Amino acid sequence: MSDRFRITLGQLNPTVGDLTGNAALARKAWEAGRDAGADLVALPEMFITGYNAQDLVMRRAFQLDAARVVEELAVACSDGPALAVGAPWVEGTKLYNGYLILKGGKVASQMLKHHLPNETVFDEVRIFDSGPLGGPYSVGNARIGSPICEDAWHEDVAEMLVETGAEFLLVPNGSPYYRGKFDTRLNHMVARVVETELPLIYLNMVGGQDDQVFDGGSFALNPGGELAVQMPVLEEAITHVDLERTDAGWRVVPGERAPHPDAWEQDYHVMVQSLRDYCAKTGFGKVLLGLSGGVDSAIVAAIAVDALGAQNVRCVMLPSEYTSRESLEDAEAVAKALGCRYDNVPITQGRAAITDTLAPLFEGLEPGLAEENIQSRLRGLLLMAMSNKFGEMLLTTGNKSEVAVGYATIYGDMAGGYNPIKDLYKTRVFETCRWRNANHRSWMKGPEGAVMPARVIDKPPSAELRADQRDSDSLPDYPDLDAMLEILVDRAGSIEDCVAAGFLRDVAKKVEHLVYISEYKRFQSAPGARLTKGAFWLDRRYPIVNRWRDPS
Ligand SMILES: Nc1ncnc2c1ncn2[C@@H]1O[C@H](COP(=O)(O)OP(=O)(O)OC[C@H]2O[C@@H]([n+]3cccc(C(=O)O)c3)[C@H](O)[C@@H]2O)[C@@H](O)[C@H]1O
Ligand SMILES: Nc1ncnc2c1ncn2[C@@H]1O[C@H](COP(=O)(O)OP(=O)(O)OP(=O)(O)O)[C@@H](O)[C@H]1O
Ligand SMILES: NC(=O)CC[C@H](N)C(=O)O
Repeated sequence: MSDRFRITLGQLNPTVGDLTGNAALARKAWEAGRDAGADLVALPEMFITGYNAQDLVMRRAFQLDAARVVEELAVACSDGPALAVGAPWVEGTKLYNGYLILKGGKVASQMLKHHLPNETVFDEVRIFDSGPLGGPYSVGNARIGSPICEDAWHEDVAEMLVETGAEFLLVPNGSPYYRGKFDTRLNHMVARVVETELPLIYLNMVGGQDDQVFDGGSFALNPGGELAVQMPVLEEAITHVDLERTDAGWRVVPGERAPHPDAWEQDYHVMVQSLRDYCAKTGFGKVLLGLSGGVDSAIVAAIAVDALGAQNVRCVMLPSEYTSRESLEDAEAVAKALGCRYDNVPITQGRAAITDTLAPLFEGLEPGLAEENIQSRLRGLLLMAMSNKFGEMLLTTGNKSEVAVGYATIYGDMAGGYNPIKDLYKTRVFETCRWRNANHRSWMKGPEGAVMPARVIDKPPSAELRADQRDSDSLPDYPDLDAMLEILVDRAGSIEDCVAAGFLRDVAKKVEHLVYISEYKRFQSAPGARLTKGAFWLDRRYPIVNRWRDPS
C-alpha cells in the first residue's frame, strides 16, 4: 500500500450557467493533476453549475443538462485520477447540493450537503433538500470525508465522517468574501481538525458572481491546527497537495504558503475582480462613467481601469454652470493619470431646453430640488445614450454612505448597470484612494502612481447641483455619519447604541429615518461588490413601506 496521496486542488473561477465551460475548466485541472501523478483532483462546491445559481438550479431542464455534462466529464476523465466536483444531485423528487466523485467513467460516489445555509446571502433551504449524514468515500488507498462548505461550520457532519472511517477531510466551498472572513473560516476549520484529529483540506472557488466575490484562499491543516498549505487569495491556482501516511494517520506535507494581503488590499482587489468578472461574464468589454472631479467617480474610474484596462474605460465630464474650474481640472487630471479616454459634454444647453419646456407648468413656483435633479437626470440620459451607442456599460458611483441615506438622484446618477463601491463607506473611499495611489500590484491593469491627485481626495465633497453646495450642509460629517451607519446598518443596532457611542439622539434619528425612507431607491439601484456582512441587497432585506421607527 502506497504511503502517499496526492490531491490536486483547482481553485478556479466558474461561470454560473456555463455548464460546458465549467466542465472544461474541471478537465483542465484534472489534466494538470494527471500529469503531476495525482490520485484525486478536486474542484469546489457546485462547480459545474457555478455558484450561487439560485432558482436556476431548481429547473428540471437545467438539472438534466448538468447531469449530462457530469456524465460526459466522467467519461472524458475515466483514465487517470478520480475527479471530485460539486454539482446538483437529484433523487426522485429530492434535489441535493452534491459533491460527486467521478471514477472509471461514472459517478462512483456522492456526498450530499446536510447543513443548508440560510442567512446573509444564502437561501439554500428554499432550493435544496438536506442530505442525510453520511460516511466517507474511497479513492485509491484513502478514505475521504467531504463536508460541503456550511457542513464544515458545524460539528456533526465531520463527527459522523470520522466515526465511519474517514482518514482525512476535503471540504469543497462556495464561500464568498466579506472583510475578515478568512479568520472566521480558519477558526471553524481548526475546530474541526481539533475535534476529529484528522487533516483537513479547504478548497474555495474564486471569481465574481453578481454582487459576490469568491476569494479563494484555499488551505490545508494538520491535526492540532497547523497550517500546512495556503493558496493565494482572489487568484486562480492549481496546487498539488501531498499527504503522507504516518503511524498516527495521514499528514499533509507542508507546501506553498502564499501570503495574504491586508484588508485594504483585499477590498480593493474584490472591487476590481467583481467588476472584471461582471463584465466578462455578462459580455461587456467596455464601460463608461460620469467623471465629476470628485473622489467617488475618481475611485470608480481607477477600479474600472484596473479591471478592464484604460483603453476600455470612457470618462465623461458633463459640466453645468455650477461645475467649478477645479472640478474640470481634476476630472481631466484623473482621466489623464489613468490613461483613459476623456470626453467633455456640457449639459447647459440641454438643461435650458428642459427648463423652457417645463416653464409653463412650473410658472410661479420656486426653483428647487426638481431643477437641481434635472442636471443629474440629464447626465444619466446622455450617459445612457452613449452606453447604447458605443455598447459600453454605465457604472454608478454612489458609495455606501450615500446609498444608505438616499443621497443620489433616482433616474439620475443612479442610472447604470454596476456600482463597484456600493459597499464602501465614504471614509473608506478616501483611505482606499490613498492606498491605491501608494500601491501597485500585478493584477491591476492600470498604471502605477498617484492616479487620483491629492486635491481630488482632500477637497470637501459636493454634489455641485447648486452654488456653493456641500454634502455637509445636509448630512453629518462623513466620519460621524459612517460611524452611525455602521451601528444602524451593519450591526442592526439601535438609536440607544448610537447615543451610547456619543452621538446626539436627534442626529441618529435623522440618519435612521433617511435609511428607512431610501429603501425604495436601493430597490431600484444597480448591484455592486459585496465587501461586508452588512451589504445592501441580500444581507440586509427591509420592507419599502415601513412606518416603524426605533423608540429607544
Ligand atoms: N417610497 C417611495 N417610493 C417610490 N418613490 C418615492 C418614494 N419616496 C419618494 N419617491 C420619489 O422619489 C423622488 C425623490 O427622489 P430624488 O428625485 O432622487 O430626489 P431626492 O432624494 O429628494 O434628492 C436627491 C438628493 O441626493 C443629493 N444628490 C443628488 C445627486 C448626487 C448626489 C451625490 O452626492 O452623489 C447627491 C441631492 O443633493 C439630494 O439631496 C420623489 O420625487 C418621489 O416621487
Ligand atoms: N460634472 C459632472 N460630470 C460628469 N459626471 C458627473 C458630474 N457631476 C456629477 N456626476 C456624476 O454623478 C455622480 C454623483 O456626483 P456628485 O458630484 O453629485 O456627488 P459625489 O457623490 O460627491 O460624487 P463624486 O465624488 O464623484 O463627485 C458622480 O460620481 C458622477 O458620476
Ligand atoms: N456555500 C456555503 O455553504 C457557504 C456558507 C458558509 N458558511 C460560508 O459562507 O463560507
